[in-house]
Order: sequence, then C-alpha cells, then structure tokens
Amino acid sequence: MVRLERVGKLYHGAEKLVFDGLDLRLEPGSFVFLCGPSGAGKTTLINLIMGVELPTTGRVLVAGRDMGALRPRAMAKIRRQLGVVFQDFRLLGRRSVFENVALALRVCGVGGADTQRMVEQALRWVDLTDKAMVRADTLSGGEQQRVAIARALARRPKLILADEPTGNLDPQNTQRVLRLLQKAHAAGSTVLLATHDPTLPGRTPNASVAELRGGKLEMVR
Ligand SMILES: Nc1ncnc2c1ncn2[C@@H]1O[C@H](COP(=O)(O)OP(=O)(O)OP(=O)(O)O)[C@@H](O)[C@H]1O
Repeated sequence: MVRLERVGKLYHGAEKLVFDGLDLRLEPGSFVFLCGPSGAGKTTLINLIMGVELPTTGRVLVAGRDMGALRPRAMAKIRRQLGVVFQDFRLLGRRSVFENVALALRVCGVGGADTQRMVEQALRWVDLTDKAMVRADTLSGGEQQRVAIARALARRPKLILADEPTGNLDPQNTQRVLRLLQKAHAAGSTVLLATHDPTLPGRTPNASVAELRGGKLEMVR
C-alpha cells in the first residue's frame, strides 16, 4: 500500500534533515500507529505519503506509484484513494454536515443519487444522521471529528491517514474516534494513525507500532 525507500527530508531553509534514509512498508489491511515525540516528523511523514511534501532523497510509493514522479492528474487520482483525518477537523464551518461530506465526494467525481446515498451511509456510520442539516461549526469537537471521519470514509478509501485525530478530544470522544477507525480497518481499509497518545496502541489489538525518534523509524510492536 505504502513504501518509503531510504527517504530523507530537508525543509527549505532548514539546517537539519527531519529524517534520513527512512524505510517503511505499510501492508494492505494493516493498522499502524506512528508514535514519537513532538517534532519527530510524524506530520511530515504523513504529508509525504499524501504527496503534499516531496522527499529530498529516496522514494515514496503509494499503491505502487512514485509520488515524486507523478503528473498532477495521476497525483489527484492517487489522492482520491486516500481518506485523511486531521487534529483540527478542517470542516467548512458554515456548511451543513451533509454538505461537508457531499462536497468531498463531488470533488472526487461522485454525483447525483450516488452522493445522497453515500453521504447518508457515511453519516449513519458515525451516528450523526440526526445532525445532517446542522451547520458544522455548531457541533461539539467530538461531533466535528466524526463528520471529518464520515467525510474521509464516504468513498471507502483503501488507505486512511489520520494525523493526531484525537489530539483535541476528551477521553470519551477519543475512544469513539478510535473505535470508528478500528471499524474502518475491520471493513478493509489500511490505517496509519499518528499520535502522541501512548494509550491508543494498547487499546487496538492487531495494530503495529512504529516509533519515530531522532530521525529513525523503528517498529516497536
Ligand atoms: N514547512 C516546514 N518548514 C520548515 N520546517 C518544518 C516544516 N514543517 C515541519 N518542519 C520541521 O520539521 C520537524 C518535524 O515536524 P513535524 O510537524 O513533522 O513533527 P511531528 O512529529 O508531527 O510534531 P508534532 O507531534 O508536534 O505535531 C520539526 O522540527 C518542524 O519544525
């Protein structure tokens, strides 16, 4: 699903590489936690997989395609296979819950009756059917993150990238979001979840844990 081959990343103007010679294999159907201290490069690694950042050295392969060598149209096609969840939800606050999920589908070329059906299904999945017509910015943080998860899952992506998805949530909502990602994994998605929270892996049987520290990535479970 994802392969990093001897990846190095140096940001423009920075003196030090975030990491160098990093290797990672994310097998289809796996659930991998990406742990490590603040500044270790978790977001950078996720951005490299999304193609938002390019590696300075080495290669990032997603679904067999080299993200550094893709034309924009091919890159867009790969990105449509990804579902992404962020710490800060990134919803369109003035739009309804329904529209937030529907717009993401439309961007990917899903139209008409399919959109309606897929949005309804995604909102059922996260238990927010009754909030479909409510403005997104009136929801609680936990509800907003569930909308973001519905948006990410509506197309049933092969790969879910979650960057600190529980970072702004209380323990109860953290558990709820974790369960949703576990459910998506059980339904066939590969999941990469970056987190500071050391308790999440322990609550996720069958998951692997990769630790990013001092520019090195080590599989610790
Ligand atoms: N756009 C950028 N330009 C320059 N340096 C950057 C940029 N983005 C990140 N960095 C630097 O790269 C390093 C890794 O940052 P990154 O955000 O990937 O770490 P992280 O593990 O996700 O941290 P956190 O857990 O605090 O979110 C940090 O030293 C950061 O300052």
